[in-house]
Amino acid sequence: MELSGSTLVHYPSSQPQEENEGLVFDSTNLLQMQGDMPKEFLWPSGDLVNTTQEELKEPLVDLGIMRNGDEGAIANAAELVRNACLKHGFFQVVNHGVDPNLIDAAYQQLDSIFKLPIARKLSAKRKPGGVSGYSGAHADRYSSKLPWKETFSFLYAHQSISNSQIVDYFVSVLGEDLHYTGLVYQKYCEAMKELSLVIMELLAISLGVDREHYRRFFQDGDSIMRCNYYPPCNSANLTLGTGPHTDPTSLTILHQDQVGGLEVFVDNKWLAVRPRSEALVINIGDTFMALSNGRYKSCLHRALVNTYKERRSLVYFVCPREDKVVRPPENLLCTNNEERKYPDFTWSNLFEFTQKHYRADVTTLQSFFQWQCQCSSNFI
Ligand SMILES: C=C1C[C@]23C[C@H]1CC[C@H]2[C@]1(C)CCC[C@@](C)(C(=O)O)[C@H]1[C@@H]3C(=O)O
Ligand SMILES: O=C(O)CCC(=O)C(=O)O
Ligand SMILES: [Fe+2]
Repeated sequence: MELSGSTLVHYPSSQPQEENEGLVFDSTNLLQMQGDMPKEFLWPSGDLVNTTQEELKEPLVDLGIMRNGDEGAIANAAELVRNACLKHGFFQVVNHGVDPNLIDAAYQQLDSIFKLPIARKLSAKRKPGGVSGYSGAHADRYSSKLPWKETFSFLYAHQSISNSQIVDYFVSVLGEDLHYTGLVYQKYCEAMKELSLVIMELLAISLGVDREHYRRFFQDGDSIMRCNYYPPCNSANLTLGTGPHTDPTSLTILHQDQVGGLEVFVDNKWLAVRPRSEALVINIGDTFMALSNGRYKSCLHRALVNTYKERRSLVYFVCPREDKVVRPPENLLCTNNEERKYPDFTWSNLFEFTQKHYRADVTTLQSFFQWQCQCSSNFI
């Protein structure tokens, strides 16, 4: 069943994209497109509004304190994180421990992926209902408000018995010549996982729950890694690289290049997140908002494109194991005698909702709960 407000267009998955009447977009023909932009890429003016040139005043949190055990400094960092997450759910971390050479290597491999011939990229095309693989403007999924971007996404199991899951994926879908690319992202995802568990500990401290609680919840998770490539666009003011949305996932660890374009909607204004090459942008997703019983905010954000320069971002979406039941820790509720804000759900069900039934946007979680009620009432 598909919900209104977001029409999914499924081209027959058995047919390669070029055999469908569907649109095929990649950075080469997106760039060659002169004159009027295809109507599929036009976004409503309400999504395009550019209220201010202001920047978000998110805290810069030095994560070195989590390694040197200075409990006073940890308490201070937890307070910075708490204030940001109560308001908009964004903060940046420095001294995060991820090798800058690994981040540079990840960008180099991102460029090599998107420079592949379109036929190679389409041979690794995302399959309907899944997240892994290549996507050109999501043109196989949606028929309007197409994002001006190409993406390449893949899963990363935190506790895989194999230490080559990412290498194996790259070689299987793109061939042996992408073996090194797989190695780089294998190392990148391992680093992201370790960092995510440190941040989970800081989030637990900031919420006053057992500091191991979220670490335990996510240690056997199945996260999503996504490479975003945003070509320059002649009509950049009429489209978006990524439309307004909250991340349905738990925690997002994003590195953006120096071009800029990530914006967060706070106090009725779109505020720019300043690119900092030495930092990683962290934001709360819908699932962690539920795990905090709604205290921490999963905030609306978007990515602009521009007329003069490509933009790239490396995005790691932290997710629990799919069958984990999402519910806030007991002591979060009983300390303030709080009512539950959201019903129990599994990440598997929310993930499937975003991949098969609904385009994640500004009301994903509410639409998901409505959908679950409708589904269950259909079976009564
Ligand atoms: C679970 C996910 C769905 C999306 C990738 C991850 C987390 C963010 C989601 C997304 C980026 C939100 C905006 C819409 C979307 C379709 C996109 O522009 O890519 C979303 C991703 C997706 O469904 O592929
Ligand atoms: O590329 C960016 O800066 C943001 C992308 C994003 O929000 C996403 O992929 O969920
Ligand atoms: Fe996002």
